[in-house]
Parts: sequence; C-alpha cells; structure tokens
Amino acid sequence: KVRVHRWDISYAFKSQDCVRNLAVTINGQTPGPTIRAEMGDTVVVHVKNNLVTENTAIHWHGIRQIGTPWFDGTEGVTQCPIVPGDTFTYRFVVDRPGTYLYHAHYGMQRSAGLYGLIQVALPAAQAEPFSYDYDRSIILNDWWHDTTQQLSTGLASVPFVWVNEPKSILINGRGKFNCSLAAANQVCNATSPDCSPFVLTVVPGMTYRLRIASVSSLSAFNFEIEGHDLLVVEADGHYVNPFAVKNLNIYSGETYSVLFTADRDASRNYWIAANVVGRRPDTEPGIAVLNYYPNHPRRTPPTARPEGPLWNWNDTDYREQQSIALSRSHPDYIHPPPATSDRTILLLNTQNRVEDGRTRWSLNGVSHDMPHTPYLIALREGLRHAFDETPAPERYDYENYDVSRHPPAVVNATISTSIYRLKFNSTVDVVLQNANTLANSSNSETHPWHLHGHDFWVLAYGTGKFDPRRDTSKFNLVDPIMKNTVALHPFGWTAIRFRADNPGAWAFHCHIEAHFVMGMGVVFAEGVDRIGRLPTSIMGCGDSKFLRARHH
Ligand SMILES: O=C1O[C@H]([C@@H](O)CO)C(O)=C1O
Repeated sequence: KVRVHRWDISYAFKSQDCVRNLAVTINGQTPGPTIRAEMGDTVVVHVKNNLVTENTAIHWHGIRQIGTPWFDGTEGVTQCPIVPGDTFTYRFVVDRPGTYLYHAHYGMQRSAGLYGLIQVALPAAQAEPFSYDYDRSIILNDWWHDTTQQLSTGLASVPFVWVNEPKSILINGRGKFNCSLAAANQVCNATSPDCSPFVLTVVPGMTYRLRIASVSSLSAFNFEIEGHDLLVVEADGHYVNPFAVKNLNIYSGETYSVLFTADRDASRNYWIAANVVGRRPDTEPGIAVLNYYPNHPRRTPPTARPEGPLWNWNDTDYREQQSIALSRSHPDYIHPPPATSDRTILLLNTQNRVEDGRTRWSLNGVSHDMPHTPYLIALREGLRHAFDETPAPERYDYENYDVSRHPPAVVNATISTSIYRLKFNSTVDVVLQNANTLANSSNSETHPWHLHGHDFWVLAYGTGKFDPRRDTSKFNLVDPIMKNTVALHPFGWTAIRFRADNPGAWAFHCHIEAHFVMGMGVVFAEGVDRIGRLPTSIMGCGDSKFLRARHH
C-alpha cells in the first residue's frame, strides 16, 4: 500500500510550555502527525517548505532507506536543502515493523518543533511476541525560549555561548514553564490549552503498549509512570529480551515500547514524569497524567510528583546497568552478528578548541564540517574536491591519551569534511570512547550516537578506556540487540558492529543537536558504484547545481 502525506512546513506561534513562542509546525502542528503504515508499505511525503527564510530537510530516523539512499533527508549528506517555496517528495519503503521517528535534519531545526513518530505495524497475519489491549504513544522533547538561530549562533561564537539547560520538558508537545519566572517581554498564559498536560486515559484492568520516543536536543530522560512497572519489549524497532523496570532511561533518538497494566487503585489518577538525568538538572520535570477511567482527566493525582533518581555526579552506574540489561535480543528474534569484523574504527570523543578559537566536538581530533555539495551526489557523480578526500582517522593514540583528563586548552583538533569509505558488505566495528570535556574538573557527558541507513548490533558497554587487545572478549556475540541509536556513557566506551551492506552515504553522529552542529559526527560511504540514478530533486546546491541543469 502507498501512504501519501502532504505536509506544509511553516512557523506558527505556540504556547507549548505556556510561554508563547515560535515553533516549526507541520500542517500547523507540533509534534507533527504520526505516520502509520504496515510493513512493506511505501510512504510518500510531499514536503512544502513555507518557512519563507529558512531551508529544511526531513530525516526518517530508523528507516534504513534500502534502495533509496537519496531520501534519507540528511542535508549535506544525502540531499541539498529544500529551499523556501519548494516542494520535495520523499518516497521510501518501511521494511521493518516497529516504532521510528522523523525530524528535521537541517541546522538545529529539530529543536524548533519539526518532529513526529512513525509506527509500522506487522502484517495482519503475523503476531508480535507479546500482547496488549491498546497501543499508545508518547514523544519526549526539551524546549528553549531562544530561537534555534540564537542557540546555534552562540555555539559558533568566540567566546562560546552554551545553550544551557532547557526551559521545559515537553511530553507530546506540552510542558509547563512557571509564568511567574517569565521575562517581561514574554507572553505567558498558564491556562493556555497548548500547555495543558497530556492525559493518557486507561481502562482499569487493561494492558497498554506505550511507545516512548525521545527527540530531545540535549537531555537524557528518566521516564516513569507513578506506581506502575514497565515491561520493556521493543527498542528501536527490535524485540528486546523483556525486562521490567520501575523507570526507563531514554536518550535522544531512541524509541522503546513498554507494556503496563492499569491494575492499581482505580479511584485516582497518577503522574507520568520525565526527569532529566545525566546532567545536573535545571529544568522542572516533564509531566503528564495517567487517567483511570472514569475519573475526571483533569483531576490532579493526590501524591507528589515522582522525583526520579536523585541527581549526583555519578548517576552513570545505574544508567549503564540499565543499558546493559536492555541490550539483549528477544530469544525468538535473535539475528546473530558476524563472528568477526573486517575493520575496527576506534573513535575518541573529545571537546576541543579549534584554530579560530571556537569550541567543537571531535572524533580522533577531527571535528566534522558539512560540505556544501552533499556527499552522496559528489560520490555517485564523481565530483572532485567537493570534500576533503583524506581518509578520516581510524583510531587515536590510545596508548598515551588519558581519557580521564581534559584535553589541552590549546588548539588540538582540526575541522574537516573527510569521511570513512567502507568496503561493500564488510563487517565494521565501531568503538566509541568517551573522555573528559574541556572542563578543568572531572566531567564527561552522555552521548547518544545514531547511525543512518543501518541497524547495528550493540556488542558491549564498558567503563574506562577500551583496550583493543583485551576488551573484544567482552563482546556479546550471542544475542545482542540491534538498534540505530546507542548511548555512550560518561568515561566509558560502547562497541557496535554493522554490515556495510546499504549502498549510500550515511551519517553517524551524536543525536544531541548542539553537539552535532559542533562537529560531533562522521560519515560512512559504501557501495557507491551500486547506487542507482540519483533523483534530480536532491540536487541544486554547491557543485550539484550544474548537474541538475544537465539532467533536466
Ligand atoms: O558542548 C558542551 O558545552 C558545554 C560545556 O562543556 C561548556 O560550557 C556542555 O555542557 C556541553 O555539552
């Protein structure tokens, strides 16, 4: 079946956290409409850019784009931006069941509200390895009052201006900023319907599948439904070995399905909360209400809102333990990884100062810069000098680098458009190595890494410095879960494996919006000679200008 959507992308005033602000909307909404399809369907989205002064591009997060690498929606990697006034048509097959996302992949536009869910159902004749009565979803985000232009300008300024902690946490696009703290020039209306908490109504005794996704720009969340255990059954479109949690840590770019049963005291309502974890919180938790039918949906739960795990400078252990517990595949759905890999890329994640005085994130001393001509077009059409063709570095000096200390405050990273070229069908291991930030104190942050165009196996999480001679023995080659986004914990390492079997050019990057624009990403290219004829709709910028004219 073909599912056709027509989207009009435009700015609108919204009071998502009660403060009136600009948001990028789809047909007037943020979050945008949920795309529902069945496995094997073709999704067609006609995107009309009505932003007037801003480009756009939309990424289908978790959809591998097999055979359609040009519709991955990553500006600079797979396409030119969609300029104001233009309509761009995405057309791709959703080949796996599960919960996925879509969001802007242009500058920091995702943070401005352009995002939503994709739900792919199994064909009617097939059953999932769990059962439930109703299917519901929640999408989490963090929200600022500055525009994305102000935020991204700060990140590129000397001296550096950090985005700081968000003003509010949004659950299905609704948050609550305390109006008494609003600035004089802000319009804040505590009773605006835009900011009344999301209500999830449940029927006593019924079991719910709740899909939980995060598109946060910065925050990691601890998600909890007061008094209800959550059985985690799906992660990024794969069935996990079911694991019960009181609360779920979710990182930006991840999706989960949990099951819970409405089997508590039915005479009252309960809090749903998303607390910030992993960074010292400076934002009120995101709040929604679990409403037991037939109680009034607006009846305030009689208890205090859940506080989540208490913040301390080391909430890492608990989060890492949960990551490990959720990294095993459902026993009936194991896709075993290849037993060995052909190549290991070891990526040191550091915050650095670069030549022009800016603060950037880099991998093995290289901070990524987007070229003006998208990689896919440059590679497929053989355009020279479109990007730095020096291979990006395979590893860092792991014998000598002290990951527990901050990098020197002097310039010690370069900015480059270089990429990793992968042999088609080879098996690639990537080990992400965390380290201390530029802070003089002991400080390392959590980075959710997202791979485009593939699912990867999560082989291991480790603490301290990864040792290539010894630590491969810690890899789970028996029943690792496959995912598209994985956390790299503070001062730790995360090892993944994937098959380079999808011809195209694919971004692999930290899903924290600020970190991505600060260079925290790499690009993999594989099977370039197998890529079919590119649609001219993705062309028109940089060196691809003349190609578009020639193809027409
Ligand atoms: O990139 C970042 O910069 C700040 C801080 O390191 C400097 O202000 C922060 O917390 C980041 O994640």
